[in-house]
Formats: sequence, C-alpha cells, structure tokens
Amino acid sequence: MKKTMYEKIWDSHLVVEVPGQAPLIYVDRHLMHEVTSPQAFEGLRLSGRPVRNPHSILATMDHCVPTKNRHLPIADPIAKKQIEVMAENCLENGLNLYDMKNPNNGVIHVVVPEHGFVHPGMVVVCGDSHTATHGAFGALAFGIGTSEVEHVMATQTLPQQKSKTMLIQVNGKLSKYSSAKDIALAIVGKIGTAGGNGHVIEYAGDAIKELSMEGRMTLCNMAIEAGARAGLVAPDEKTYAYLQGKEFAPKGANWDLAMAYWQSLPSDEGAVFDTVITLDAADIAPQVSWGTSPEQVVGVNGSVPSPDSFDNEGKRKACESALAYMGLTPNTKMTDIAIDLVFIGSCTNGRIEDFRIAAEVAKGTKVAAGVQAIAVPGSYHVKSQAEAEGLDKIFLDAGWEWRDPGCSMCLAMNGDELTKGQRSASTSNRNFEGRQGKGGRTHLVSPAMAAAAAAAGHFVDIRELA
Ligand SMILES: CC(C)[C@H](C(=O)O)[C@@H](O)C(=O)O
Ligand code: SF4
Repeated sequence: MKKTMYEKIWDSHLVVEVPGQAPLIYVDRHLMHEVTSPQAFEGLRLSGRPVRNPHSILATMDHCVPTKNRHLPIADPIAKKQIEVMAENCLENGLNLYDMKNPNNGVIHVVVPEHGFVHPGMVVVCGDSHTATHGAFGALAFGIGTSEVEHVMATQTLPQQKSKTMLIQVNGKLSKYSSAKDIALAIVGKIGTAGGNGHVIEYAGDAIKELSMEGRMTLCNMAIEAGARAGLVAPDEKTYAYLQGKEFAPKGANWDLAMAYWQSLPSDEGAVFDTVITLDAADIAPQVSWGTSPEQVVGVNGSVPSPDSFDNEGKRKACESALAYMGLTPNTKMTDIAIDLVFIGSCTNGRIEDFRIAAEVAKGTKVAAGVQAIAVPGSYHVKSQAEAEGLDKIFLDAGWEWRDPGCSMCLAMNGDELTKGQRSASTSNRNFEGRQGKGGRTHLVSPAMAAAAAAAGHFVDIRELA
C-alpha cells in the first residue's frame, strides 16, 4: 500500500493497539521548558517513578526569562520560582538543561534544531503547542498536556489517536518580498484556525522545496494556528546538510544508517491524503493580521474588512468583536494603521535568517518617532551569529533594542509587554486578546514587514520600497 510520510512514521512508532483504547506510540524526543513541566515532575516524584530515558530529553528556560539585565535577580516572584524549580527538577533527574545563563539557552523550538536533536522520522513531543516547528525536519512533532508530559517521562510512550492527513501543496515561486511567514499566514487565512482540525499537514510543492530549513520551521510552527495536530515537510538534501555535523546528529556509520531510513520517509508517489489544499505562491502578498485570530489576515495592500463582508454569522460576529478590541474601522487601508511597538523574535521568526532579512530592511533607517522596536534573538547562538555578522549594529544604529533571547513579547510572561491600547507589529504567531499584554493589540507580520513598519511608524507594502 502506498503510504504518506505521516503513516510511515506512525506505523514505525506504533507500540500496541488495543481495541477500545487509544493506540500507544513510542516517543523518541521529549523537549521541555519551565512552564509545562513542574507538575509532571511532581507527579513522578509522588509516584516514585524515575525518568525512563533522560537522554531523550532536552530542556531550556524560555518563557519567563528576562531579555535584559539577566545578571540581576528576576523581579517577578512567579517567574523566579518557575526558573528555580526547572533547574532543580533537571538536576535531580539528570537532564540536559540549557539554563538562563548557558550559552546554548534560547526558545526551545529554536535551540533544539541548532543542536541537531531532532531527526527525520522521529516522534517528538513537548508540553508546548509550537512543537510542530520540528516537522520541518520530517519528524512527527506535536504538543502535549502536562499529564502527558509525565506519562512520556515515565514510559517513553504516549496514547495517541491517529490523525487524518492533509496535503497543502504550494506551487510556483514566492515573490522576493514574501516569506515562509506569509505562506503560513495565508494558509491560516484560507483554511481558518479550524481548517486543519484532526489532521497532520504535509506541506509540499516547489515553493516549499525552495524554503530554507529556517523557513520550513516558520511554516510548520504555524501548522498549529491552522488547527492541525502537526505539520511536516519531507526531508531532502537541505535537511541532511543542516543536520550533518551537529552535536546530536548521527556520526560515521550511524549517519549512513540514518540516511537510509530518512530517505525512505517521503510520501509514496500516489499516496492518498484525506484532504488536499492547493495554493499558488505567486499570489501570496506580504500578510498582516487585522484581528484577534491568526485567520483574520489580509495582504498588506488590502484593507480592514467590514463585518458585512462575511457571509457566515460566526465570522461576522468574530470580525465585529475583533475590530472593537483592535480599535479599527472597516475599510481602513492596512498601510494607514500606525503602530507603537515592533517585536522581532519568537520560535516563529527568531532565527538568524529572520534577523538578516530584517536588518537588510532596517539598514540606514531610524525607528519612527514614538515607536519602540525590540529585536529578541531566538537563542544565544542566533544572537552571537547576528553579532558576528554586524546585524546588532544595524539594529542599534537604527534605534532598535538588541536583547537577550527568550519568548519575550510573543506571550508577555517575562515582563516584556504592551500596555493597554498599544499596537504592535509582531513576528510571533498569535494575536489573541491580551496575548502581548492586557489590552495590547497585535498584528502578525514577517520580519521584513516588521522592520519596515518600525521605520515608517505604520505598515508598509515592502514591495513598494524597492
Ligand atoms: C506556555 C505554553 C504552554 C504555550 C504553548 O503551548 O504554546 C506557549 O508557548 C504559547 O505559545 O502559547
Ligand atoms: S516563542 Fe511564543 S510561541 Fe514560541 S514557545 Fe515561546 S511563547 Fe510559545
């Protein structure tokens, strides 16, 4: 039988399937951060069970860590406690932790690929929805809840229902002003935040093959915003080149063995998907979200929609309440929306390529009067690489702040936040009410779009800058 990549990974990880129960699958890699692990460790402690395979785990501190003055004690008592508990739990269980001051520290989904910890064909979990990021390597990677984190730590397995399969075929060539982020937003805009429900998405087509590994990570990261369980891209030469030589990548004869498996993973020609969606990359303009859901998005040359433009009652209501929260009026041109803050960072767009593109746009500009612009590298490695290339200087000269790594203003758990009514251009993945601070208004964009908005003080159609 012809199989999709998802089905191949599923079949090779199925431990047992008992009628009436969820199938049990084997887990290769378990990623951790300070927010969703404490109760799981506590559960293990109470039941007197050890971590079954400490080597399968890589942990970091990212959500609560300060992005400046890291040498000072953490002021927020909750954040401080979470950081301390994480360090104790990892020490007690012999886990590999990149703590706040470790040169490998950063956002979990940025750090893990940097060390080659996830390989094609693996099953990867983390108590975090954006685990989908690692699907860029052709690994089945998805978020789990805290009780499941405990289950995986204790058993290295997970009860899991099999998903349906969705192929999203992105044909043609992306314009040089659009990026993986714009593909991701355009997909969510097209199929909606429930469009991928119950499915694992495989992204394919020429535009996907063209993407760098960083771009594929950005794309798979947002599979979750399209409602899917996970996103996948078939491994290819770019994947192998990225992994080769990395700390946790197989070496010598093991590399050859691994390659033989990896090369068997891509979906068979003619394999059948439950759902197929097709997009033309050339149609994807730089995107800007206007609402409080990532599906509420338009091309930058578009306008804020009117609730009447939706024929579905639910979407009409959602538009009305989003516009009220966002303080926007229908038919306002996206390029007429003024912003107060710009954030470049997160596990969606906090990688070196993102800072290179943003720096290219920011070079020689000045942050507009009244606007604050912060650049938060996804990891210390991204930070030092950017500094080696002189990118920090470009940002600083333009009036940006150059911070230490972390989730930062992606979800405002570390004190970096918008104040009530402030409006951001943000390269993160979620624009829910209050996501970046109570009453804060988020517009999701690509790094290039964010950098252009910082200089202009409003959104700009970057295709017209050239
Ligand atoms: C804190 C964590 C559980 C959460 C997630 O699951 O995604 C966070 O990372 C987010 O992006 O909202
Ligand atoms: S950067 Fe944002 S999306 Fe990514 S793990 Fe952190 S909070 Fe979640």
